[in-house]
Amino acid sequence: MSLENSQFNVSAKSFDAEVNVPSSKSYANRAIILAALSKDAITIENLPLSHDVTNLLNVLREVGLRIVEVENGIIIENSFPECERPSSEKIKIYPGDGGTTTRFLIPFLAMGKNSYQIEPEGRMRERPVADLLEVLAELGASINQCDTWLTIRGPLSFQTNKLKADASKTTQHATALALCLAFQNIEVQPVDMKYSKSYWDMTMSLIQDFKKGQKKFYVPVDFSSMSYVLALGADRGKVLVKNCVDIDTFQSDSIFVEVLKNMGYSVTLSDKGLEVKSSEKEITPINLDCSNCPDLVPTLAFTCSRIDGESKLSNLSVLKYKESDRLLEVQKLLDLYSIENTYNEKEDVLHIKGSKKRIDKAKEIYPPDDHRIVMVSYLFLRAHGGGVLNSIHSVSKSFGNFFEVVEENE
Ligand SMILES: O=C(O)C1=C[C@@H](OP(=O)(O)O)[C@@H](O)[C@H](O)C1
Ligand SMILES: C=C(OP(=O)(O)O)C(=O)O
Repeated sequence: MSLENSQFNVSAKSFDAEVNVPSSKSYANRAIILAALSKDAITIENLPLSHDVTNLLNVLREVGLRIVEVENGIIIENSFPECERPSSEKIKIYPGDGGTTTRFLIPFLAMGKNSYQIEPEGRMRERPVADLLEVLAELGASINQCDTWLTIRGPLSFQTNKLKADASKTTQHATALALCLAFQNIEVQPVDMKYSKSYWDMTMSLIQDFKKGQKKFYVPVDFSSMSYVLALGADRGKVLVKNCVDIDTFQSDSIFVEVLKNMGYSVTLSDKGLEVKSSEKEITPINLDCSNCPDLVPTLAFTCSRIDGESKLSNLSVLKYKESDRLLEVQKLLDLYSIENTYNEKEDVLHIKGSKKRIDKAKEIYPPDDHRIVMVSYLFLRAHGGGVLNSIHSVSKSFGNFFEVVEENE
């Protein structure tokens, strides 16, 4: 199904499906960077249907990595910077709009000697990156802002085996440095890490696996992508996610499983998969600190909007640094469906007064180019009177077959 410039007609039907969801782009991109720096040939299986991942692989091929497709995965055979072909010209790099893709590539390319002109797309051009560039400049990288974003040229040199990275706006700077310097035995310390700590733990765990000599990696199922189908199952019937047989605690968004259970939905995890069903029981509102799971907030807001009572979601200020200002976009959706909501900026808490009532009037939604806002807009349309969804190409960032899965046309 081509998603380019197209719209999707969403109907307000129930959902009773057995599905598979994509694997984790966060895990995949970490494993790919480490594999591209490792002297050993590394196999990575079960890659997700995600543009953030295909963009990263395309850039790595461009800079000399030999990446062979094998059944259910890839082998990265050689390593960077040894594979770099000396060039007197600037080499243009197109990482797309991914935070991990772009931020991981910046220190990665600075490990080499060529000059790279990095040209990300969309909101990635505005998202925070200065703290990462500052560390790299101190390590000797030559960095220049240019019309098309920035150019970077290594190599890096190290006077110390410990580095600090500001993590107040994103953990991806610390992760990018830790991954790229893993084989130099440089310890990276995130400073002021208020959000997304589990992503940092995932980084540390993968680096340890590489250092222990592991040569084959299997990308686990993605709990962020899964949240949309679980929310749909809870609201509109039931769902069995066949490729989820355990909970990956390195993925902060896996907390959604516990949240749904605590709210009163029927949740069963077995070797057949993870099943979530609507419940006749009274469903309880939530009061959740979202600092560790920012990507889950749009789905949580939808789920809270669909039940009677007031929920509170706190520690959301980091949402403005994502592919759109997600707090603003979530509030727009709540307003569109007349769901009472207020954001207390001082306390950084969003109050949502949900209601089981359905609005049976079809609407048209024009979300920004942000996969999570597009997917959650789909949920709102389907829960109410259906309608038309725009910007649907954005789902390719993390969940390429989203529409096939939620429409049960897999
Ligand atoms: O490291 C990662 O894979 C990610 C970290 C989080 O970002 P921040 O660290 O910017 O909060 C998360 O929102 C993003 O989707 C993926
Ligand atoms: C914020 C996200 O990703 P990234 O930061 O890698 O662009 C996301 O997937 O929601």
